[in-house]
Amino acid sequence: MTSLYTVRPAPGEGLGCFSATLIPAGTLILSEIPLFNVREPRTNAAVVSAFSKLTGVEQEQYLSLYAQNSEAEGDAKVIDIFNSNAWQTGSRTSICPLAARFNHACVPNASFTWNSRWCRITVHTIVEIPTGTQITLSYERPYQTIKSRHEKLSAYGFVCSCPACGTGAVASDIRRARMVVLDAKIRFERRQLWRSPWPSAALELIKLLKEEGLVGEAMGLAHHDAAIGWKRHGRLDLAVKFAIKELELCIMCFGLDSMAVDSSVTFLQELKCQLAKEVQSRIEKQAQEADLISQGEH
Ligand SMILES: C[S@@+](CC[C@H](N)C(=O)[O-])C[C@H]1O[C@@H](n2cnc3c(N)ncnc32)[C@H](O)[C@@H]1O
Repeated sequence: MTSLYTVRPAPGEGLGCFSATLIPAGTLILSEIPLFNVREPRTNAAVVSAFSKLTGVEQEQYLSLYAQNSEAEGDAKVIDIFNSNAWQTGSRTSICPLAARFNHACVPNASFTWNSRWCRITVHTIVEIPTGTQITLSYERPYQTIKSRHEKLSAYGFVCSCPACGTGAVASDIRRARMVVLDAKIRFERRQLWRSPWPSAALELIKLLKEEGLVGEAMGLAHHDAAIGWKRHGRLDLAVKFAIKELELCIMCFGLDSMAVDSSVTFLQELKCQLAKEVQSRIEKQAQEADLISQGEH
């Protein structure tokens, strides 16, 4: 699996992961069991204690990971490495030495997830990646402005210079600020019980995500929200269409054998079932009306 990419220096970013071949979208490029994890909210003492229980070889592997302060030693170094490399894995935060080599981009070309069924992290590509391209993950939620993202990323000790932060920053920031508003609007509308108008916020969000090149998990969620919106609007046919796209995106980001895909399949099946019932009742109603008309004619 690791032959799909190699780890080598990435200018100005330390080490990074680069594709060794053309990798199609939706390819599983890494599946890794964490070296260790700590429960959240974590303490430095818990990190140091978990580290002390590793074998000598594991400790060496851990200590070879990137540290922001290259002069740090002892417990300070252990904590620095943890803060620079750990990933959220369900209710815990884990160190996965292979996954720890992926650098950040605000428009990533791969997706990281915790597969609770396998008890492993997985990384899937979310676009086709040409040979020799750096494979990146997003360390941050997408619905944030540059200012907010940079504040969060400063904890890792770098300033992001990806296209969304550099050359395309102005247009990107306008889109992301609008995404924040739309996301809040969608969450608010979800709590309303009355029949809603068409899901304009979710549809606009999908359009902006496309323009921004964010084709991973966020795009899947936006399609889920659009499907819910169409259902509440009484258009089950369109709800099914958006739920099918949500499922495709889930498979691409999380892999077939994942809880997220199971939930997405169940959601789609429920919608299809409701649509079938609705169509059936329309057919029956039409047949009754036709009966009445023909009775009137005789
Ligand atoms: C999880 S490690 C990633 C692998 C790391 N580059 C290495 O050499 O092992 C996180 C660190 O990588 C660097 N990094 C990640 N993404 C970056 C980016 N977009 N620009 C500059 N540095 C980045 C930062 O130093 C960050 O603290």
